[in-house]
Amino acid sequence: MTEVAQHAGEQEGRTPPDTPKAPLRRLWEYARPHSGALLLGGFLSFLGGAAGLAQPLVAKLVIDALAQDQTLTRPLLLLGVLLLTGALVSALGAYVLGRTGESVVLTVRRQLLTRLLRLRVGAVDRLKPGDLVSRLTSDTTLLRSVVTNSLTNVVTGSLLLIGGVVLMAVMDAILFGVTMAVLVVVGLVMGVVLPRISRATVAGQAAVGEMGALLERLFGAFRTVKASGAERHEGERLETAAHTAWRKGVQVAAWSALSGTVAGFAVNIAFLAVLGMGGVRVAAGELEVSSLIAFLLLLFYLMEPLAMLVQAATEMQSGLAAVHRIDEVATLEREEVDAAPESPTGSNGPATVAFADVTFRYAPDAPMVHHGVTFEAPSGGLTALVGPSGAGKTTVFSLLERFYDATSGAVLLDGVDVRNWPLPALRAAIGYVEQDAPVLDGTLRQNLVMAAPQATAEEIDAVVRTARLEELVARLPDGLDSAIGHRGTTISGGERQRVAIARALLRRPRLLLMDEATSQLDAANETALKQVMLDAARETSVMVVAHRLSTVTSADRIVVMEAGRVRAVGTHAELVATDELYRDLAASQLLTAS
Ligand SMILES: Nc1ncnc2c1ncn2[C@@H]1O[C@H](COP(=O)(O)OP(=O)(O)OP(=O)(O)O)[C@@H](O)[C@H]1O
Repeated sequence: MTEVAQHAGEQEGRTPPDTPKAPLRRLWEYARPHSGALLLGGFLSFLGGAAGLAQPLVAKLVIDALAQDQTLTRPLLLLGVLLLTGALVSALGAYVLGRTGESVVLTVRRQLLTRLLRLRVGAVDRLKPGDLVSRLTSDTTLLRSVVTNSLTNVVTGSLLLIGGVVLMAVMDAILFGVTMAVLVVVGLVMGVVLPRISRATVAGQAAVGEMGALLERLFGAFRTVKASGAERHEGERLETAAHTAWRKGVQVAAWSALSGTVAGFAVNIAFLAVLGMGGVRVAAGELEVSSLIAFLLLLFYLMEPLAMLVQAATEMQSGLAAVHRIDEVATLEREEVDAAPESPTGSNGPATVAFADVTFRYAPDAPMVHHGVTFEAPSGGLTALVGPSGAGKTTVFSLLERFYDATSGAVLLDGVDVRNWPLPALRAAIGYVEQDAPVLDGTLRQNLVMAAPQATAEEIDAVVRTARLEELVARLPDGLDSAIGHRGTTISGGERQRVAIARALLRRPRLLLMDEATSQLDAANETALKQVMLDAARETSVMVVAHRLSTVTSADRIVVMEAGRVRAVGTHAELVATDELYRDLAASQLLTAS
């Protein structure tokens, strides 16, 4: 190990996951950057509501003026101004809150998108993409209604309710006592209902996520599903998930309806009780008629904040369930990509690779895949990795790219432990062509420049020539700007491989990793690919997981792997003479290795 590697301190490239937080606290974290606007919107809504609450008091003035034969102009004018200002202020408040709600959702979506892109490969291995999509779309949409309505409605509803209740207490203690008893009953019912709504929403959203995951599974292998006649079976699984989502949705609807009805019913009871009790007290001369009317009006106006509060509290449960699901993604382990992109060695030439007694398992409870892998690949030339299926060849590449970290031992690039490389610098030094050479939806040009957005036309032409893609470009109707279909379905397997190589080369890698396709390529494609690889090996270091005899015979050195260990290293001629496994693999054209 080099000095740099030995003296390197803390591991780069890994961000410890956020600790999961209580959904309400997390919701507040999302809302906090917008707290000014939320406060303004909430204040305006509150003012609007307060104007409504003041109406019974002004109505009392009107009644008193009538009773005392005084002029009605002032109280009526006051009532009109109150109505108009209340409506205007409420509308403005609703707009400010709605806008802020959208902004909060945008913040959450942006944060989630950045986090998703930075997730560690190991964390994504355990996730279902369809479920992730539903968390980003359906769950964040749920969050919007919570922030736009519930959060502020809970606050304004509570404030108005408290304000109204205080006014009632001031007006008449006995009638206030009757109202409070009814409100306590509402509170108790809500205490029972809300957790049920929360549980049903979590289960319902999980079922929607499951549907997304199943759809992604289905359309990811649509031809296989058709060819296997598996439509019915897949359809049944989707149907089950859809039905679960429906069942949970119905449960939420039932509990919400119950809570709304109880709240309405309770206010009606309070209304009747106050009317009865108040009537008796007016008859006994203990209460003025105007006070009773004002009290009843107050109760009537309190229905709105109470209904608001009940609805907001039930909606809040859905939102908090969504926050919980969003938080599950937000707290997954991420890569740190903000580190300085400079290479720790400052070298620009072809890179060296070394594995020093590397052991590795994909998960703490999974079996060991590498049992002390040790080999070195000097700067430049072609190094082939061969061995039976499952020997751990592709894993060598995953460890070099730092998709995962070695369990023990060290993986070194240019003599520096990959854990001590800033991730952007490490990945900029390496070009990786996966076995299935993924091509993304879009044009050929978009597929090439995704790895190097600043690439010039000359650089693109150069890699097109190196990857022997000129013929394809000439054949496509719009050349480089032709769409090549979802997953590159409109081009051949060999062409996909060469597009992937061209993309990797455009990054000017100091090390090119290539996982050879295991499927048979026609002779022309195979020769073209081999030539591309040899051309690249003249400029940079190339490591290839080889499944073809023609590749290994051209390699400068071959690393033979078996069951997570390096069995032998040498040239084709040396290994044919000394290694039995290699001889067998070579005899079977290495194709049995796939
Ligand atoms: N993401 C993963 N999670 C868990 N186990 C994995 C993962 N990827 C590979 N494995 C396991 O690790 C072992 C080595 O896999 P690897 O892909 O490195 O083998 P390989 O030599 O490249 O095989 P092949 O020639 O078939 O591609 C296999 O047993 C495989 O099942």
